Amino acid sequence: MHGVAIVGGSGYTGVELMRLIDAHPDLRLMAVSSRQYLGRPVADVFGALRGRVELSFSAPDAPELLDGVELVFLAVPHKAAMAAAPGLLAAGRKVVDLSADFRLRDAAVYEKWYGPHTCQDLLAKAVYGLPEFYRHQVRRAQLTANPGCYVTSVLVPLVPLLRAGLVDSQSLIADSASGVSGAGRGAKMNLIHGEVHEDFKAYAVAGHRHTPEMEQELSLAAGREVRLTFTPHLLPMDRGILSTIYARPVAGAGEEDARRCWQEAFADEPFVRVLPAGVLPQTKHVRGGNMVDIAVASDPRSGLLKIFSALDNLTKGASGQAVQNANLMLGLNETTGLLGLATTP
Ligand SMILES: NC(=O)C1=CN([C@@H]2O[C@H](COP(=O)(O)OP(=O)(O)OC[C@H]3O[C@@H](n4cnc5c(N)ncnc54)[C@H](OP(=O)(O)O)[C@@H]3O)[C@@H](O)[C@H]2O)C=CC1
Ligand SMILES: CC(=O)N[C@@H](CCC(=O)OP(=O)(O)O)C(=O)O
Repeated sequence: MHGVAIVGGSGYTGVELMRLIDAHPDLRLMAVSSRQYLGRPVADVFGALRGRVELSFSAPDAPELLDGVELVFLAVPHKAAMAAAPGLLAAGRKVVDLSADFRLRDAAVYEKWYGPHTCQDLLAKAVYGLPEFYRHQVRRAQLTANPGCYVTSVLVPLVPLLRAGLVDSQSLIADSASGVSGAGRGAKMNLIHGEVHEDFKAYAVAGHRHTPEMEQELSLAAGREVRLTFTPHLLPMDRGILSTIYARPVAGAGEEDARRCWQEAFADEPFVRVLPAGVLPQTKHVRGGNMVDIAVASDPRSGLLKIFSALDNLTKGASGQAVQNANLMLGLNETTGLLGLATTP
């Protein structure tokens, strides 16, 4: 058994982590923090965990967050993560950070999108935690930066195509739609039921903070600077992301080449499903599970490839991926505790 702790256990990704750790045979949750529920039993706040999680919420800096703990999940907003990570690392604990604080390799890019970064020395030490592309580095990491939810849905299908030179790297367009849990559990007027119910809209059209993260990783895959047009949308659902990506194939390439490229790249990947021709991803097929489903179709009229991906923002988009990374960092089988979780057949 490996002891783990969660800083930020009262948010959506923190609760999802508790669900996943409860189902995990080799992880034991030693402590979980919340300032707003300090001292209250977890089960009194999150009834689904009654009889499963016997802990009460601790303060974020309480000693029990370290006692018997090998790895700490930071399920807190950016900035709060960079305040906590250095101390945990100095105390010899491994860290999986679900926030954006260690995802961008260039501090100047981080500061442009997020403001000041107070521990820039850690940016070079952090490993980008998308196991499908960085598995070997994650195994050796002390600090893993879990990718953004939208970002995972865009990188999984596009990285292999760019690495293989099958699509133009300068004309990529991604439209993604996310359930409202993507915005966190904190009360926000624009996210109350009456505002989002039976509504569907784009947002952050002038620039979303996930765009530089996507461009960073797509550029590494393409071997040149990639420019991507990304537009997020808010879906009136609680969880799930569907991304529709438009890519211009290089001369002579088509949908079959893209599918073959994925079949080779993902042949041994437990959490990527390449759907057969004519089958498209749906959020309900990945709900609660750690899968990302991808599909491609040619548009003969425009000559573009239409690429689709679906994942659960709280699972493969956040906490499931965090457990996948923790498994690697702790020397466990990567899939432990993460198969068979999807809630809709
Ligand atoms: N929701 C999603 O789909 C995804 C989220 N992420 C990222 O994961 C992280 C957590 O997201 P999410 O669970 O949605 O967020 P929530 O807003 O739902 O929860 C945030 C949590 O952090 C705690 N917290 C807030 N500020 C501090 C602080 N200064 N010190 C200690 N604890 C703090 C809160 O608890 P309390 O105030 O009680 O202490 C709460 O438990 C964020 O960085 C988010 O961007 C990444 C991918 C997807
Ligand atoms: C629907 C919604 O609001 N989604 C969030 C992104 C999800 C997220 O948490 O992104 P990070 O992992 O980078 O923090 C947003 O657009 O800001």
